[in-house]
Amino acid sequence: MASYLWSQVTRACARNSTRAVRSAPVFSRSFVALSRSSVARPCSCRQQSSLATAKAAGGSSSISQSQKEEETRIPFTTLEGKVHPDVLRAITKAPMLLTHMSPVQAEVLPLLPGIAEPYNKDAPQSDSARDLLVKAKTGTGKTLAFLVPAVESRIKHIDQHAERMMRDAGVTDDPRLAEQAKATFARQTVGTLVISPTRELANQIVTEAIKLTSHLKGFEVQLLVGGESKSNQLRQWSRARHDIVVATPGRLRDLLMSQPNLILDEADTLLDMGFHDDIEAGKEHLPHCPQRQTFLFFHGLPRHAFVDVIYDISPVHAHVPQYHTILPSPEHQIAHLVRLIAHDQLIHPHASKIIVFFPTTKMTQLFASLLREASRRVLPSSGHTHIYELHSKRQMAQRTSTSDMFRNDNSGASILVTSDVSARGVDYPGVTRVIQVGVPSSTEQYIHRVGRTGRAGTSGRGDIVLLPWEMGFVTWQLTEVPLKPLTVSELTIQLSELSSTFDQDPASYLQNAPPARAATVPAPKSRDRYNRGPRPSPPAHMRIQTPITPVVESVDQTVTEIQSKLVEESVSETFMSLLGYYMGRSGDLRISREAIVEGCKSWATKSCGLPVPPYVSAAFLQKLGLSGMNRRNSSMSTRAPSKNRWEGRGSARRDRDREGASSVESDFKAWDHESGPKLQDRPSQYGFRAPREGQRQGGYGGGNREGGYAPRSQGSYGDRSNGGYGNSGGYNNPRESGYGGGRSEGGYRGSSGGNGGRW
Ligand SMILES: Nc1ncnc2c1ncn2[C@@H]1O[C@H](COP(=O)(O)OP(=O)(O)OP(=O)(O)O)[C@@H](O)[C@H]1O
Repeated sequence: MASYLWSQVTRACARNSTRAVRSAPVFSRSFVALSRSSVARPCSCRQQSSLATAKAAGGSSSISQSQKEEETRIPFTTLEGKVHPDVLRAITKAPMLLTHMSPVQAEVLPLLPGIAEPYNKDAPQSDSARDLLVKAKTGTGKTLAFLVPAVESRIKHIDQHAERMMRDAGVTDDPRLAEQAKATFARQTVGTLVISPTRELANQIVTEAIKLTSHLKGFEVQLLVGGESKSNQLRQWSRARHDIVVATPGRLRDLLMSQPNLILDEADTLLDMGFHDDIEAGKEHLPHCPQRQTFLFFHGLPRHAFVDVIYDISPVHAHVPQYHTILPSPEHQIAHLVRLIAHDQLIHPHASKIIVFFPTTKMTQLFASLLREASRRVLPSSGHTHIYELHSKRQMAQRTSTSDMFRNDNSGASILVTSDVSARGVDYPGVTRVIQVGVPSSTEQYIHRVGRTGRAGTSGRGDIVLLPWEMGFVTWQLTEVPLKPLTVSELTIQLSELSSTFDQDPASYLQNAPPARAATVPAPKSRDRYNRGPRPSPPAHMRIQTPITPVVESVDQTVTEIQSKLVEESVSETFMSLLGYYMGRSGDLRISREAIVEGCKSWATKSCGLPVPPYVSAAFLQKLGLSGMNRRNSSMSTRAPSKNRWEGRGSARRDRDREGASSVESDFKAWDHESGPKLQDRPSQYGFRAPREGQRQGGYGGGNREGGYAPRSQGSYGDRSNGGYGNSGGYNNPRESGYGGGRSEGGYRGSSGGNGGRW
């Protein structure tokens, strides 16, 4: 059975692709080493960039140049005779309706049918390379580029097996025997295994694969991801065909353990993204090369470029303008984020679709609630803004439906508030802006996140918003990325200019704005009680508040009011999650761990309005390797708080702590970065005070109605019980200096958008 396992097609969005590629023994084998000139390439990325520039310039000569380039794109119809007619039908007619190949597809697909031929040890070409290493930017159609060869190969293997069976039986034409042989082979063997880093991406690949194979009788695509019932998946596995299997590494490992007759091998050569153990576990089950073909599709910065459709040095799309803001103080964080969203809603009044990324799940939860509250009051599209929340604390079904709903949301004002579960590979068409708040886990992750906008040649924009002490990420990690600075005051001015232009003549403003996106497939009905969209939304002229100027001018005041409704414990939990997340990043940011603690404290007080910074036990500091900090820094004193300060407050967590859990343990429970320990699922109004009894809960996504919060009692934070936090005191008077100044002077004058070239 092992010998039938055709291929392992892996989307290796490796955390450190360069290292993965260099160290991978798989590269000692002969890959299909395509130089750029070895494949017909009528449309290159260089051409694409110039097309983008031409469109931006808008000149007539540029247009004729664009038309010329358009004519050189390869139509899918050139694949006639090279791919199965049913596959081509799915691509060019329903359900995909595609006409021309993207650059990466134009490099890979002309390799058919050769690249999909079954391995034949007796044939002279058996020594030639059969594997692919493909480098292409985000959103350029890699999924189809690897799925088409995968499907073609499966078809050929099944046919070849049937022919062999008939030959062995001594018959030349026996349709019944052929069909039987095909069915048995298809059930007993795996065609292609696609390993995906996230469930969201796995789901998306499955959707694409189902579309591609929709006309192929009996062809099946299987999804194996965590979060779904393992026993159901295994039952399904044993019943169904395995033409294409899309899996996340953890669930794949489970399957391999329970399927001893499935033979896999050398999977470790493909991935180096934190799943090493899972891949190792399946190592002995993969067949050896050359029976197994390996396609490695990636996007990052590796230097091995065999099929390379990235012709410029920049790792990101040139047509996606990117801005960074180093906030002068954490106080500006929420307001600046709100302004960026408002800015996008005014630039794209018919089509605003924003993704906001946060470093930890807790912060995602907190800001989702915060933005729900803010959206009703200070965003141009006010309560008509659809806000979706996606992170690892949500159940898989919820995540899937949220993801589907956002993908299909054409309301013209939607925001996905998410952690990194949405960063890689997930395709949300029409995203007008990606905003990153805080430091991503790596440069590559930054690029993946930005890659959610400007996809398929459309326009887009990226913004990253950093606190003063986080600026090292821009200085030291994003050196290759063409970032422009954007100051808080510049954005404020731009927003006020946009709103006054709008107020002067809303009708002509809306008429001149970019049009709404074409409707996509209607979203499935959702049972997600926190994400009830997409709901019908009024058109922009009814949705956008008029006059808008006083609304956007009240951002600071509204944010202050919203801050006062935040629950201290939620802010503290988020603070702890940030501490856990940032501690490992001090090297990248080139700041001390002490500065990170101080930075997180000042975030809690200034960005979230806590009267004093959250308490961190001495034991937790010790865990973070900061045992000497208390002695060195008076503001970190672990002096026990007076009994009164903590009296009269409590929660399940503190009660539990009182019952014996150590303070360190409880501290670590709050560390909830995607890879960290999991906390219980929370309702989406996380972070806000619950409405008083009898007060109606309203608003979209479980948000509370204005006025539905109990006012924060003065000084209540300091009064919390110190139940399980050890016997030492909290921090006071956080240090406010020493983080360096902002580096965001001048430079930015343009508006968002950017003109993307098409393929
Ligand atoms: N030839 C084509 N013409 C038009 N649209 C296409 C074509 N191929 C793919 N697309 C669309 O482009 C979008 C991006 O494709 P895909 O998700 O495969 O990109 P990707 O390169 O895998 O991105 P990422 O690196 O982020 O995973 C999808 O919406 C897809 O349907």
